[in-house]
Amino acid sequence: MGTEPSLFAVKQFSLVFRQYEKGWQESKIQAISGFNLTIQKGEIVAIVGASGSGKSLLANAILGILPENAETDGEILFEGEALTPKRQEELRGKEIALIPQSTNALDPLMKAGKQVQTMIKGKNKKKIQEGIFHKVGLASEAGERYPFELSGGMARRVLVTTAIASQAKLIIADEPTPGLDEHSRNETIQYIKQLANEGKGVMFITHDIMAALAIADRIAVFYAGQTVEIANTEDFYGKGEQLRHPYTKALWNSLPQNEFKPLPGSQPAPITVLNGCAFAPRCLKATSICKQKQPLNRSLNQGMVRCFHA
Ligand SMILES: Nc1ncnc2c1ncn2[C@@H]1O[C@H](COP(=O)(O)OP(=O)(O)OP(=O)(O)O)[C@@H](O)[C@H]1O
Ligand code: NI
Repeated sequence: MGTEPSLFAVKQFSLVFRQYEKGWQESKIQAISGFNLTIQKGEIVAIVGASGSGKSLLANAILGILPENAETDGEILFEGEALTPKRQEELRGKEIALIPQSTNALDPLMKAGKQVQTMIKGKNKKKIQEGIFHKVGLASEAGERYPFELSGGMARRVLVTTAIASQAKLIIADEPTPGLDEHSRNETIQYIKQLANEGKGVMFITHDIMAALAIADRIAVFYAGQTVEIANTEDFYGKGEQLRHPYTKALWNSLPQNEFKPLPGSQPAPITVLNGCAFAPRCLKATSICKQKQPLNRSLNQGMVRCFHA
């Protein structure tokens, strides 16, 4: 013990888009900055945060499928080795699998069963695929259908089965539950939990905080392209007394089952150049330093926070 590297690690990762306006002026959009995270074997780390905070970009950066005008900095390590573009291509769909945000990712011209079979190595592909379908409650005949013949919930399950079939060690699930009814949602998160129980590392991107709390070991909270907090699942209770960052507390207290208290204002657009803390304009605790300086990541109560006042 101790010497084995983390399954997955991200160190000081940032992502900017360069855009040229009117052919001359170059503008930079800072989509992610100073991001740090590790995921161990068998661990589920949830990424929660507002729409447009950079979660899918992070997923795509790990898979090496970013748009051309994206520039990245920092390190992404898989089993202790840098994920170079060459390695990303080799490992994609094999050691690292994505459950994409949209069911449009299914090939419309290939039957569902066939698509899952392409992820399986070795012999007996059809038999293995049918076994996996059975495991997630998909009838064998669903394998004979084209994606347009599947319901939304079935298509989502097929996406989950592709990740199971891949034998990947790291699964990135980008919002696998929206649009599912309560029953299918619960089942889907249980499959994800099962993947972790089999020893896979999982990055679970979601808007559904209750789903994250149901299965994740740790929760990373994204705000305007930065992690403002990494909390343990047990820290989410009561009025959020144990939570470290004011944004996480506000997110928690805005849930219907808690105080249902909305957080006024909105996240700054990525184009905004920030001097101080990105959350300061909405933060009740903000003081003058928060508007002048960016807080750095620091450890607190077995988690991480980016706030001067935590
Ligand atoms: N190719 C691009 N060029 C410029 N900006 C982009 C590009 N792709 C994404 N962005 C911007 O980067 C930000 C982060 O987008 P991203 O899709 O990662 O958000 P997200 O957190 O996954 O949101 P959601 O929860 O809605 O899925 C957004 O503001 C988006 O407009
Ligand atoms: Ni997204």
